[in-house]
Amino acid sequence: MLRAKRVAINAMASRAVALRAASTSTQNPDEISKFSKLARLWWDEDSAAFGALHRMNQVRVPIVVEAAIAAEAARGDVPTARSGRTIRPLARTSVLDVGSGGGILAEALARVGAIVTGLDASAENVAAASAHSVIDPDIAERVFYEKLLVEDLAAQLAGAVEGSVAEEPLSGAAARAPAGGFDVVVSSEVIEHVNSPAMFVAALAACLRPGGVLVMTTITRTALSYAGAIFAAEQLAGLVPPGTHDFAKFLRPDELSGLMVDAGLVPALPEPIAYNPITGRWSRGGGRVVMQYALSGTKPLQ
Ligand SMILES: C[S@@+](CC[C@H](N)C(=O)[O-])C[C@H]1O[C@@H](n2cnc3c(N)ncnc32)[C@H](O)[C@@H]1O
Ligand SMILES: [Mg+2]
Repeated sequence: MLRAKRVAINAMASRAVALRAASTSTQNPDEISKFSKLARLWWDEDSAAFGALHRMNQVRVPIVVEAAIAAEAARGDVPTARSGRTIRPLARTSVLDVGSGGGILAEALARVGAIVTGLDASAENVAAASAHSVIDPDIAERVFYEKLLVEDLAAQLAGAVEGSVAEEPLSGAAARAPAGGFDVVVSSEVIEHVNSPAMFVAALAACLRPGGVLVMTTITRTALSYAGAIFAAEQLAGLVPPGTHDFAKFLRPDELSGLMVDAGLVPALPEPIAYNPITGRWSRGGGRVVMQYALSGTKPLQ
């Protein structure tokens, strides 16, 4: 069973492992310490640091649910028992949330039924997320967090790559990974904070099952996203703390699509998402990506 799991994930993981050899890790220590210092604010829905992320669940939960159901339907993998799927559309769906922070998205996905494994590079964030997850017994059993980099999870799942790792029992997130990989991998508002986005996307893809879907959200790199995400949000309105974002690290949708293709995924079209700081509402669509977007990519069945 363990061996079967490792072999199934092997091919994509070996690509992530190869990229890992070229660059040390996806972790940018300055970024991690920035988020660690804010860890006590994760569940303050009115905080400048995380208020907009809380409200972002308005659009990203439906985006993830729709992508997960579309991938499931494309696999011809429609569960026989649909009972409860109306209020729990992600029931029986395994989700890996990479860069899960305080668990704002992870908890919302667990609330609609998903079994969520959250990874974050910051121990403080993992502690904040774990502490909060036990408050609501409805979700407590369906969320689990670990301080772990996604490339390290991919390597653990691949285990047998080059025969270097013995058959020791898997633990933590690796033990929770279903044989063959997760149904859904999400990483929301994280890639703009990592080192080596190519390695990051390859490792995310390596943790997916064949026919599974990766859903990401991030900020594009345009004059308008500079004006909105950095000048207005950081300097003018104080919506997020100054220094939250580094414009040069933003990826345009075509660039992120390219990284997904390189990682062996089939990307969908980007979906624009937008935040209105006056109403506190997020919206989807609108044709053109101006500031932020969601992008999903499916792992081929073969
Ligand atoms: C803007 S927060 C987003 C948190 C969460 N995804 C959400 O939307 O509520 C970015 C998170 O990514 C984490 N992070 C940054 N770089 C990372 C990396 N290379 N690997 C894992 N987590 C990382 C940070 O510690 C932080 O918790
Ligand atoms: Mg960000």
